[in-house]
Amino acid sequence: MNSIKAFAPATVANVACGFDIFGFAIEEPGDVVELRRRDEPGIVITNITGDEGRLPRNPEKNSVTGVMLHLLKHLDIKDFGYEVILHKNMPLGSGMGSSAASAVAGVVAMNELLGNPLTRQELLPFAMEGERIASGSAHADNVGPSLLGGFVVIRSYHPLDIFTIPVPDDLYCTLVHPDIEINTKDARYILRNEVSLKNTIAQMGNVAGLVAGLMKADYDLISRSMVDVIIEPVRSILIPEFKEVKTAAISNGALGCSISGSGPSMFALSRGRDNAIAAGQAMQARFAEAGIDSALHISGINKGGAKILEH
Ligand SMILES: Nc1ncnc2c1ncn2[C@@H]1O[C@H](COP(=O)(O)OP(=O)(O)O)[C@@H](O)[C@H]1O
Ligand SMILES: N[C@@H](CCOP(=O)(O)O)C(=O)O
Repeated sequence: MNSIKAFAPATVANVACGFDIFGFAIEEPGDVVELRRRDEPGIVITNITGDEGRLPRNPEKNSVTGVMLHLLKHLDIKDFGYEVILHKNMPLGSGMGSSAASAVAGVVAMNELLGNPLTRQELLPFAMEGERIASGSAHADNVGPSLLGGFVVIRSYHPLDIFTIPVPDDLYCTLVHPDIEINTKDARYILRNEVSLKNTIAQMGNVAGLVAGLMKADYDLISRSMVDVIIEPVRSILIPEFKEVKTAAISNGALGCSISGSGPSMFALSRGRDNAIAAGQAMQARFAEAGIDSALHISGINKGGAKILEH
């Protein structure tokens, strides 16, 4: 086998109350990586489509190849060289796990080309290094679900303890990306380091409620638990019309609505596809009233995560 094509989906991280510990993947969009062996040693990025020339071509600085370098070093593989083409199918600084999708597609493609020496779970720390390259923080709430699929919970980072929980089949995600850019690095920098006991108690209740609501398919509990008293109040000031868009989603049938990842995308969860579409159209209309273009994605929860497209 000398060439591989892999796909890794966009993700919604945090899911309201679960900063750095909750995330799920959606079906589309996702990044696609083509990886080929070549005779000369080293990794080269030969082409990137869809980035308008903005992403680093230096393999150490791009999340798609940075993770491959970590994996090759770990496996002590020096015999071959590799060329990489990245099809960037989502905007940068989107809150849709853009850097993570590239990292996951990269690490999954390289592992497949090498005959799958590592399991998906074992690839996770390598994919997390892609997030360190992109934002300076190796969080797992985008790469985890993009790699594994499903609704992911990160119980602990040290040691890494990550698992997926079942979600109701009729749960749909609305993801609206307004035409604005926010870098995760900046959106992390503005967060406070101290959290009050009152807010910690409220957040813990919602985290427990959301996990239980998803596992029991209790839509009212899911709805009551999609509340973030710690991160959303700080970050929402970066998103124009945040309050109005959130209200539009909830008053048009969504169970809840919050920031996707570090923004500017906003997501909502709904019972049934029709409610997800109605919420999305209302969210877009509210952004449009403020003169902001947006893109809408409606999806169930992607249970499979990254996949190989071609050998
Ligand atoms: N393959 C990649 N895809 C997207 N962003 C990348 C990639 N490689 C490096 N980056 C850098 O990561 C940053 C975007 O990532 P991030 O701020 O986490 O946004 P997002 O929320 O869309 O993942 C940009 O500075 C970008 O240059
Ligand atoms: N938990 C992270 C998630 C960042 O997601 P992204 O899609 O904006 O990269 C954070 O909130 O900083």
